[in-house]
Amino acid sequence: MEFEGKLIAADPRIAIVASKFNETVTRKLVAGAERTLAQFGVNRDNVDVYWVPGAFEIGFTAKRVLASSKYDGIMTLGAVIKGETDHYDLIINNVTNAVMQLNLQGTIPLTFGLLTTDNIEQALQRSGLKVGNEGSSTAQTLIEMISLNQTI
Ligand SMILES: Nc1c(NC[C@H](O)[C@H](O)[C@H](O)CO)[nH]c(=O)[nH]c1=O
Ligand SMILES: CC(=O)[C@@H](O)COP(=O)(O)O
Repeated sequence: MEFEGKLIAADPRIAIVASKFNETVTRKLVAGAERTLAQFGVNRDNVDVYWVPGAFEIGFTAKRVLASSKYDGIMTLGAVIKGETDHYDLIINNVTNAVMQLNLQGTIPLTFGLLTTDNIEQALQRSGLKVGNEGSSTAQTLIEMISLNQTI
């Protein structure tokens, strides 16, 4: 399999940690990610999806998945949409931090595919309508990072 001229590891094992909150959106992100992984030739049997209740639960689950040593890369997917309180900022800041901490601590890459939008319409546009599919682009980034990781 090739990515920008470079071979990527045969049969990479990939975990997707996705949140069910705003599921109409996140199901599309997961579908987009799975489609892109398949287009790059990733074996469907080597892709596991871990569904968590909300974005806040992504950190714990990604930590456990990383510790399992079963994967070459981890993708995080979710949709956090602004409400009436400061809940949005607390969730986003902490999840972003958690994913980055795991990137710094481990030896496999994690990518960040959380939509952070003002409303559901913006989220839908970014999960397969006019503004692309964040799940697909995050999958492509993860493949690139797994490839890079093999060369280090
Ligand atoms: N408001 C959103 C949430 N909130 C839920 C939290 O992520 C968490 O599940 C709860 O606080 C229990 O620990 N989650 C999202 O993914 N998106 C949101 O817009
Ligand atoms: C768990 C909360 O604080 C929740 O009620 C947040 O509300 P909003 O999404 O409107 O900020």
